[in-house]
Amino acid sequence: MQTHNLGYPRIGSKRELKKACESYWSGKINLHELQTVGESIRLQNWKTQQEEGIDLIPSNDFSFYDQVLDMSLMLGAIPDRFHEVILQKGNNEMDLYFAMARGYQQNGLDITAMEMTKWFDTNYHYIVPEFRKDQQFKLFSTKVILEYKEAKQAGFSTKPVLIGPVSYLLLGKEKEEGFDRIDLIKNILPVYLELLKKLDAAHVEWIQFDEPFLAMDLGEKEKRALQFAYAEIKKAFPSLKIILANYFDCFGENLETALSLPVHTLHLDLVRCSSQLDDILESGKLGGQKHLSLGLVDGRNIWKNDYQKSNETIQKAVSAIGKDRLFIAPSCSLIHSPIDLDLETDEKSLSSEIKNWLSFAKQKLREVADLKELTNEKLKKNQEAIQSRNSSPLIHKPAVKKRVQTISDSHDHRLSPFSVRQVKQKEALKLPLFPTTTIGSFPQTAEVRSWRSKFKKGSLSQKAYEDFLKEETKKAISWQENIGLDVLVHGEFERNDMVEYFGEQLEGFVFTKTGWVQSYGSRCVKPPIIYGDVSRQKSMTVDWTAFGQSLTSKFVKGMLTGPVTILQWSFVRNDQPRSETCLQIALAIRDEVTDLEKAGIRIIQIDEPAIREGLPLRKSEWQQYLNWAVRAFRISSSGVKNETQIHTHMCYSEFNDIIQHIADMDADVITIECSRSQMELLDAFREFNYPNEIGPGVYDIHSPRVPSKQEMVDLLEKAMKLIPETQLWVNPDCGLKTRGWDETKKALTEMVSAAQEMREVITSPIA
Ligand SMILES: CN1c2c(nc(N)[nH]c2=O)NC[C@@H]1CNc1ccc(C(=O)N[C@@H](CCC(=O)N[C@@H](CCC(=O)N[C@@H](CCC(=O)O)C(=O)O)C(=O)O)C(=O)O)cc1
Ligand SMILES: N[C@@H](CCS)C(=O)O
Ligand SMILES: [Zn+2]
Repeated sequence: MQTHNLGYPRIGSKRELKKACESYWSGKINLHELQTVGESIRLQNWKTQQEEGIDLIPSNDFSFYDQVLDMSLMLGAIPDRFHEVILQKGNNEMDLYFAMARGYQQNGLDITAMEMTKWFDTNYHYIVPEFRKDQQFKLFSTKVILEYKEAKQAGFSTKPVLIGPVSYLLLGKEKEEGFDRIDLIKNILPVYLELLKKLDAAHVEWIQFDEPFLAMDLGEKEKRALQFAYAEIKKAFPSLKIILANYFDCFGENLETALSLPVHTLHLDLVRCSSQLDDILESGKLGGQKHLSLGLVDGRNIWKNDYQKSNETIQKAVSAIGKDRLFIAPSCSLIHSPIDLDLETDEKSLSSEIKNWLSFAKQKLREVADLKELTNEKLKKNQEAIQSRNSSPLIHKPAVKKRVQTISDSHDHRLSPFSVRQVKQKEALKLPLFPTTTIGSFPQTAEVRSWRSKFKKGSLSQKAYEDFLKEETKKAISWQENIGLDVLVHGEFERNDMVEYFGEQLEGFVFTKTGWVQSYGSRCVKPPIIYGDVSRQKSMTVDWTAFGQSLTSKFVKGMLTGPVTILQWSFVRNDQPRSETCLQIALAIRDEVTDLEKAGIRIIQIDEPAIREGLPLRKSEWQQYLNWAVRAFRISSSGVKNETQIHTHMCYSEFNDIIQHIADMDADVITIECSRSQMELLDAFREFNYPNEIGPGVYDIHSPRVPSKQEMVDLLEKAMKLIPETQLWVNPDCGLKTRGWDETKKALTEMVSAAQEMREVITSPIA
């Protein structure tokens, strides 16, 4: 039996990569300095994995921005618009790479970034490959080979990790009509083979191909593509040992295909699909050679592994196929886990009682190693921790459970249907056509973060911190008034993160100080841990929202994070159904919504950007999830009068296939990310005849690029062809916390002018 790991967090335990990338982008460090940070993180990661007992350590799991973007660069899938970046004097491959991720607006060039979307059901975002009908691929970057050699030189014989050809194609998007991207398998495979030849020449023995689409519904064409690709690879490299990794769900209907592939090892996510081992053994189709990698340690959550249960699975596998054909592993790459629990030393933020229930990436490696050679002593200690959690009085609050049981039908719908509410809201709010607004947050500048940091460390008084936040809020309100935005926001300066902030104020949550997880590029989040029943002790946002409203006669939107998003972006207890925890959160948010209304707030936004991400990967399971998720949103939003306008916001997901359910949420207004896909999403809203109001994002906030008024007018004109103008709002794609003030001011000023021009177009006699 051997241990292996599918991937290790690459941000560094102190977010060194984030700091280095951001310094490189702002010109504070040069390429060599950036590369040095990358090298030292890689070396540290390989060392840690070896020290913690991993036999087969991955390489090429490191990335400066995103592993899918790495593949696009490697395979030469570089959209034409970026070719000029590389031609510019002084630019290098990294400049091209970052331009693809972030857009490029300098030296006379103005190029939009590639699209970004969620990685399966996680809060990690990848850069979407773009394909054309005549798409050619060629080996462009040799990062995987360089990193393999770098590891070798440092004394580690690694297993390079690549996204498999079928999943890579499926992760991408056709940028023109008339072809199916899976048909590009014939064009792409030669480049994979060329790469493998180079790896072979470097004496690579093992390779991991990630094919997570095996956890999704696949058609016959995709299954054939898998068979074709792996047969060709086997033919060309008969002795290469391939680990084919599927994760996040069962193989399901794809099991037969997976078992038929000529690979050395199949990796199973036994956390998400505990029946998978039985399915395989019972199928009788594993054959006498194929190895299995048992993904037993949860890469998606932070609870300690239950050694007793895992060992039962291991023993079952050992008796069926023998220990020489087995790997023990985490369920998926550990990039979704915080790095090191040992760094959590503050008893006040994370008590030792709860800490003893947890395991982060580094500890998960040790769990994998422990499971390989489980001693009685390790088992006993582990079972004590599991018992301590199961029987802890910290977890259960009878009053919270009782309240959930008393939720009635009247809690999950508004007083009147939207058609009635819309009339009342139009009368009450008197907003112009194309009302302009933003999504909530304004720049979280280094200054804002450092004041908060000083306050949290105790070197700044609460009063001084709050006075500072008040000043920031005042400036933001007066600036929004000056440029003529219609519905204002207070700016969310007091919030560290849209989920952590709420979690910090709710019972049933704990927090880490160092538990960062990459969300996209250099951006990280610190997901709260929901360990027990959730309840709200007092209002969470009323003071700041009311303060904002007191500064202006325009409407200030209340800004809340919705129950599904709080659930989805936290590490959730696994001792009760997620739906139950979600209902507890929904009630807490409902109380906050009604408190905001009582405080005179007329427009309240409940963000649900993670509603799509929570969908099970297989369509057959969608309905059940959507039933409780949509209901939770409705419970949180339905306690208000008809005149109170409820907004929701969603971003960075494919929403086309859940429009009906988005409509069922019955928010009066939805603001939604649209600009990177040039309003493509609105086709679905049009086809479905979406009844409520919509603010399709008119510019991409994830890129520092400032959009022109004209391009936003163009997008709005496109939107107007699809959605009646009486239903349209004008706003950016998402919150502005990641942007600087300079670009924010320019972009929003242009956006307000774009809305004004649209109003003129509508009211002009020619129109
Ligand atoms: C909208 N999105 C979000 C997602 N998930 C969330 N949980 N939250 C989201 O907002 N998923 C989808 C998208 C992803 N988008 C983003 C966008 C932006 C960020 C981001 O900016 N992250 C910040 C960290 C935010 C935070 O928690 N800040 C804290 C701590 C700040 C800090 O680093 N402090 C330093 C000290 C600072 C000093 O002294 O100067 C420290 O602790 O060392 C805060 O503001 O208090 C990031 O930096 O990456 C994430 C996802
Ligand atoms: N209100 C949040 C939503 C982000 S998805 C923000 O503006 O940052
Ligand atoms: Zn958003």
